[in-house]
Amino acid sequence: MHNHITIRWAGQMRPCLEGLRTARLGHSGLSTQCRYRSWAGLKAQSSSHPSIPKHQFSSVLSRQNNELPLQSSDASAQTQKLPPKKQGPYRSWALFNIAGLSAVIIAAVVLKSAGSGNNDKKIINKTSFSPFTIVSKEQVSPTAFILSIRAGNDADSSARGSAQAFREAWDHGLWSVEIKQPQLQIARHYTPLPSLSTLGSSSSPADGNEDELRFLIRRVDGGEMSTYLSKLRVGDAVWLRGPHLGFDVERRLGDAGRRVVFVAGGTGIAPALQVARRVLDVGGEGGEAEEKPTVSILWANRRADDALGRQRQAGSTSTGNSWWFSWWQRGDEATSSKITARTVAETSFAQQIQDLERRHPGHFRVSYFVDEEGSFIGPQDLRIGLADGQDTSTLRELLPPAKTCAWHSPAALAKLPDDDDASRRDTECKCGQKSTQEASSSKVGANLIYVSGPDGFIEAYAGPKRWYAGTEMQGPVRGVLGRILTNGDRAEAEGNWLVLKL
Ligand SMILES: Cc1cc2nc3c(=O)[nH]c(=O)nc-3n(C[C@H](O)[C@H](O)[C@H](O)COP(=O)(O)OP(=O)(O)OC[C@H]3O[C@@H](n4cnc5c(N)ncnc54)[C@H](O)[C@@H]3O)c2cc1C
Repeated sequence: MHNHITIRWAGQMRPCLEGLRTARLGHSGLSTQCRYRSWAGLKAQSSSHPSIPKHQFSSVLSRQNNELPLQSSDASAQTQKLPPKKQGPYRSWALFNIAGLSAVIIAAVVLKSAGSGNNDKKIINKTSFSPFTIVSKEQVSPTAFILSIRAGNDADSSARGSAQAFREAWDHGLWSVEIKQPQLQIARHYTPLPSLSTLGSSSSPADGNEDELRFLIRRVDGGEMSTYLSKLRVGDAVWLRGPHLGFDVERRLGDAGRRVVFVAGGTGIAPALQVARRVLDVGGEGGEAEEKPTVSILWANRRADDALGRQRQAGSTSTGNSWWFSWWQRGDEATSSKITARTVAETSFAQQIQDLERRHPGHFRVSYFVDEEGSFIGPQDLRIGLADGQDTSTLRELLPPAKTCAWHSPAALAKLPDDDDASRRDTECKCGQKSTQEASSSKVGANLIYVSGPDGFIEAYAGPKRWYAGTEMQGPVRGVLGRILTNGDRAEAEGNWLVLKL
């Protein structure tokens, strides 16, 4: 989950927004060097391509004004050079009016197009950054906070436009946006958390403020962007670009996929909640409860304070407030009274996890692993996670996919250049084409394992992504999961698991 834009500055060059626009950061360690153009360069370009050559323009004028046919009775009429004709007051007045009118029309057209351009830019889009405002900031651990931002007020057309873009992204399921640091001109991806509007209700999310986004962000030591974001206050502006759509969870599960396992490190939990929302709240609507897929999250954090939503052991005397909370609260009174914080157990993020567990019993589970407590996600934990306490023989029910199926074949997935499944919407699933008998009698699909976290975390569990001809591919599955899934004796190896690296 690492990305990087490098902007190089030279002489009096302006920050290169164009480079930022064209750079698709992707979910990778891609480092994009900005292409820039100086204002001087632009000037030189325009003056070297005048629309009407100057010499032609002046000769046309001189012909009109100075060379007139002779107005005489002389039969041998000929042209001769005359002194410039004096213009009467009426003609000057008419010319003056025409010029004035033209100026007004041109100004109106320019203003109108500038106005609509500005409005368009305010609506979130993939090419330019649009302004949003921070509406709340909640510290949830010593290093992590939840930032909520909004596009504008409801009457604002830009807010409605952004809300529409977000609705489509939520409908897709897995997505992110880029946020930029305006001074350094760098941008990083962040994953919106599902809305809190469903807390305590069993209905599917009909998001309250649809132009509002929430992010779980961790301040990384020495991290340019996360440190910048951690210093922002309620009311400050942030600049967003996107949405960038990711893997299509519904399509990859198909009719037959029944399990989603998330191996998440730190803030890598955010996409897990997006997928849980898509699969359980939206996809599960109206279906039989037992037909709903299970979403099992194995969540690793370095510190206990970051294991949000973990239930305290029975008999624990802890109030849920750790040392950092009282320390942070004291500091906060002095700095910003607008940041809201509750106990560790009461953070909105913890409540969101507990709410999912309550609403989807047996279908949503988070298992916590904390480095400082000596618990790490090991091969055995992964096997249990893949089985999710159920009979592993059900995994064998899935049809093996066609080797070339872009949606369900691990071999095809390894060669995919990015995770934007929306861009391959028209690609057909080839699994059903293997044999008409199989196709008519069986459902097709895959069980999904997402691995989401910093680059090192992804490499350890699923192997690195691969670069080929300047493009980053998913690459084959290696690491701990590679070893488990290639062990042909085990049911999980036959369960048609697709490993998706985020
Ligand atoms: C699709 C996508 C979605 C993302 N969603 C989120 C999100 O919802 N919340 C969130 O907080 N981050 C998210 N990230 C990560 C985010 O984009 C940044 O990489 C992160 O905030 C660090 O950026 P930075 O500029 O502060 O650090 P940098 O200046 O880029 O890095 C500073 C140092 O920290 C290391 N580092 C970078 N990221 C991490 C990390 N996560 N853990 C440990 N060390 C790290 C780097 O290797 C480097 O040594 C996402 C990334 C991707 C690709």
